Amino acid sequence: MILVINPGSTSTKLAVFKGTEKIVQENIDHNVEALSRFEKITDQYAYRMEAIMGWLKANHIKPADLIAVVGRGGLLRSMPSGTYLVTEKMLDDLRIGIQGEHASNLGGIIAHAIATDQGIKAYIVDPVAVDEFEPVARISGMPEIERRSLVHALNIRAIAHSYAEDVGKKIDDLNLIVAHLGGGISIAPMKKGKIIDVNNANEMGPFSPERTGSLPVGDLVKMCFSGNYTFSEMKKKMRGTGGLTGYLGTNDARAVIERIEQGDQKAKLVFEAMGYQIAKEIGAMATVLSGEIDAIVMTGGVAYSDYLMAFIEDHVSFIAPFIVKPGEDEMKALNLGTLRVLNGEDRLKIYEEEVGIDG
Ligand SMILES: Nc1ncnc2c1ncn2[C@@H]1O[C@H](COP(=O)(O)OP(=O)(O)OP(=O)(O)O)[C@@H](O)[C@H]1O
Ligand SMILES: CCCC(=O)O
Repeated sequence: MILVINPGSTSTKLAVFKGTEKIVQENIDHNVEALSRFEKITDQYAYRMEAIMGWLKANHIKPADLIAVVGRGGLLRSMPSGTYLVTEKMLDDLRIGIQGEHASNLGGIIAHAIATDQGIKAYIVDPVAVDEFEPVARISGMPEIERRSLVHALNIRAIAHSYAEDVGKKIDDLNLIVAHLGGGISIAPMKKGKIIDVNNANEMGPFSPERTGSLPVGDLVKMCFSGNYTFSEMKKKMRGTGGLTGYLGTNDARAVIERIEQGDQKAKLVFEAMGYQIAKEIGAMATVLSGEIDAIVMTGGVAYSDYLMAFIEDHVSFIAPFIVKPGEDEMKALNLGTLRVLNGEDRLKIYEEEVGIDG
């Protein structure tokens, strides 16, 4: 059995798989007050560990029956995609939050502790720090600022594998544009399995249910220096209350669709504008692949919207076949990434070697 651990900001998702079969999955909600006692994310280690061990016991899962533990990888150094062994240097980087504090930093740390107790191995799969940019993609236009790869890599690669399986190929044989449409939006050109560019959902590309994406830069600079907003207020506007939330007061695409069905013209305009920006970004990423594209694959929660999918398909189907695989299943993706290395289908990666640091 494989134990999958996915720590989020207010909950820890847990699942146990036997091969590809999900035996049990649960989302353990943590008391927000209890979490707020901890200054740093890593200070929550003992608290979350106790909850996880209690959950295993309650579900009659013996740690001794596990063959591997996989955790959601965190904000590590920029790294190639794949499944990684949790190593000492990776643990150091997760503990200090080398690219920032994030609940998922605890995934590898907790997985490693449980695995070590059982004499088995711990893994992480495709963290948001996956960076396979070609050099030209890093140039922003201002020498002080570099374009950075932060990406919904876990779901994007899982969906690419799933599409490849559907057509009897490997992701290394395909050129795809995969669009993850969740709370944030990542549009990724995948060249023979590598994510060679992406918009960076926190800062660029289309607006999303709760983020602004790219903005007219002159007006943004003026707003920042207007004296009306603090740094953290502006950050929140970009990453929490932007996009659909800013215009319509909700980050729930289903609520927006209901409003459109009731004749709300503003909701229609804004929702279609999101589709328009997504289509434009897909068009831009088609040029990254020089037009040699096997399929455009749409995924994430918002891809459940037939209305939006039809709108986008209308704009981009001239580029390549348009495929919709809605939703996401991070727990399944983490398990499959682990199985791929255990079955010898993928090479197990070592963090120190891949990011070029001494072990
Ligand atoms: N059936 C549906 N039709 C339309 N939109 C939907 C549907 N189900 C979920 N969504 C929308 O999907 C969005 C959330 O997607 P998802 O769950 O993939 O993102 P997340 O995990 O919250 O964020 P992220 O992917 O950025 O980490 C919300 O706007 C939600 O309203
Ligand atoms: C930046 C992409 C990852 C995320 O928003 O979780």
